[in-house]
Amino acid sequence: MSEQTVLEVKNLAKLYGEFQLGPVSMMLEEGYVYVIMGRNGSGKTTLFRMLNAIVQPERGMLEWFPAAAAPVTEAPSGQNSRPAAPENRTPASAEVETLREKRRRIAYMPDELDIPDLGWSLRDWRDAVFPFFPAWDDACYRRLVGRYGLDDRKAMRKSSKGTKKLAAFIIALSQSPRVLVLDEPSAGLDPFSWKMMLEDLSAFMSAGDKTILMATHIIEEIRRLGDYLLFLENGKVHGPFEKDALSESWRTLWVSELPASAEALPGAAAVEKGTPHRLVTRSPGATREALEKLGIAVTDERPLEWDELFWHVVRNKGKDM
Ligand SMILES: Nc1ncnc2c1ncn2[C@@H]1O[C@H](COP(=O)(O)OP(=O)(O)OP(=O)(O)O)[C@@H](O)[C@H]1O
Repeated sequence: MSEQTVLEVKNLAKLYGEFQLGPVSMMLEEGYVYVIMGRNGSGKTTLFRMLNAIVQPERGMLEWFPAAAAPVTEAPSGQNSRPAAPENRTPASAEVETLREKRRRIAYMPDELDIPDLGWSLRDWRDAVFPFFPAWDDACYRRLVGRYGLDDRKAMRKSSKGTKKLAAFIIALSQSPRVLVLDEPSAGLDPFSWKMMLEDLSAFMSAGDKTILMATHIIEEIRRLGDYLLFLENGKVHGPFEKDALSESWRTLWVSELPASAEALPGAAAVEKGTPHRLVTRSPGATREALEKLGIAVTDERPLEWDELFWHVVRNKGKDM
């Protein structure tokens, strides 16, 4: 664990009937964007809910900002808890206060927004939320409402999915968090809003002391934002893998002929016959060298697309990465 460790997770597990998430262990460092990829139902939302104290894990521990001053022995308390009255403070309540203080540095944008059916507008939502966040940035709130063209006085109940997502994004960024936890943040957005959201996320990261943990299925978001990738499959987490290193270590090679036992070539992960033949390798140097010895020329070479990489890493269960 370093000074810049933002989140430490050890053996975190949750059981829902037949489905088991975990045990998950991982460490996230400040200043990076961590992208979680996983198929539908692989457990991304469940993991995020545990990280945000909405769902209780069966076992394991998690700790946000573990290097911060006070000792922490339990999962963080809820985001909306009211600060304790000063006269009620005991050593235990001081610890709870530390947990609350840590929670205020994390903004969670869930996949499904559970907006109370109170006829609230975005402005009502803001009014309810900002007193809990001492670092609330109202200039940021107003700027984003204008930038995304929202009417923050309109009742949100009948708003589109995309509009609700934008509203949640504005609330999350206006908290001036150190960490953004985003569950499929751009689902339902139009291409213009999507482009602006990517710009805003890049701007958020530009100071160098912020961190994003996000789940997405969108390859372009992984390509543009991701520093590290985590792959979630059947409740198991593989990674984090440094994105560029991972991309470098896997390659597609095209060859005009295949040796008899192409699957046995060093690094070979998949072989597709065609014109030309296609070889997927997790060790491009070793595969090229072996082909060269056999007198087989590589006619083209390219990185794998992230979705194909995901498939291979999961099949390899994260080994040899
Ligand atoms: N409250 C719950 N009660 C029972 N089972 C649940 C509950 N929440 C999630 N599950 C189950 O846990 C598994 C993982 O669901 P989860 O929503 O975490 O997946 P996901 O990766 O976020 O999926 P998607 O990409 O479709 O959003 C699923 O089998 C789901 O049915």
